[in-house]
Amino acid sequence: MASVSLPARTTAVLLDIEGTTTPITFVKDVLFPYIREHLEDHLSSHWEEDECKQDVHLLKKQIEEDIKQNRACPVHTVDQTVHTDEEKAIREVVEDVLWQMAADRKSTALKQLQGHMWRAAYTSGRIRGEIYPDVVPCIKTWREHGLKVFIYSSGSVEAQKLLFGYSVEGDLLDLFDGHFDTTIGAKVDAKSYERIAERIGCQPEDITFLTDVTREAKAAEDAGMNVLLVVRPGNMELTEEESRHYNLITSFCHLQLTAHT
Ligand SMILES: CSCCC(=O)C(=O)COP(=O)(O)O
Ligand SMILES: [Mg+2]
Repeated sequence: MASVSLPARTTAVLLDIEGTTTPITFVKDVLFPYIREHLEDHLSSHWEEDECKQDVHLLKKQIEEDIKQNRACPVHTVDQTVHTDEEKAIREVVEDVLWQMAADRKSTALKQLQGHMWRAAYTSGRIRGEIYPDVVPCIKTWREHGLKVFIYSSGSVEAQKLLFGYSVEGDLLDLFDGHFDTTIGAKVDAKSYERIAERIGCQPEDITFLTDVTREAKAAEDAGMNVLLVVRPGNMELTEEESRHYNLITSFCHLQLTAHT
């Protein structure tokens, strides 16, 4: 795959995580199973704490919104092993979260709870954030050339900071100038990219966005950003039209900084 030149106008690089900096398998085979395995215990042991109450409140608001918008919702089953109101409430939250995860929903409510649950896994050393080997050296080079580097992921800002703060390559948080999650808007909505540019303090045209998902690429492009599609093992196959339309890279090293001396 040929190298791609970074436009002279680019002053900031915006990076997706899953499928871009990090293998999809890390998210699907390590992070998500951790949530499924520990969800009920987490809710039972933190149920009375403010953070958990806020997470549950957000999830309930999300269900109300889904019902209002006629979106599909989980059907709660009658569980004979459940005795108290608290147990019943916890069971309903568990069913909702598992249902959202099975549908790979990117709701802020789900992502906030996941971020809070992963905290214990990362800080105890049970999980370490996986990063493709080209990511760190390339970001260091970009920064030496004066570029700013930001993250935009559906994972909550807290989850992003855990992944890079407790990564297989150590604490990488100094590599980034800022983090964005779905609290700024969905990744498939062009308005989110306009808001990010505003927050960074530049025009969308000054930003190059790297992602593996074409719907995100289109939204960023509609907002005016320069976009590169990242092709990594296990990422979603691109159609011929998508492969023709977008600049593709299989490694961050394929990004040439010829105009950034
Ligand atoms: C930030 S770690 C968790 C990854 C995650 O939950 C997710 O949905 C990944 O989304 P991305 O926007 O990084 O593809
Ligand atoms: Mg992605």
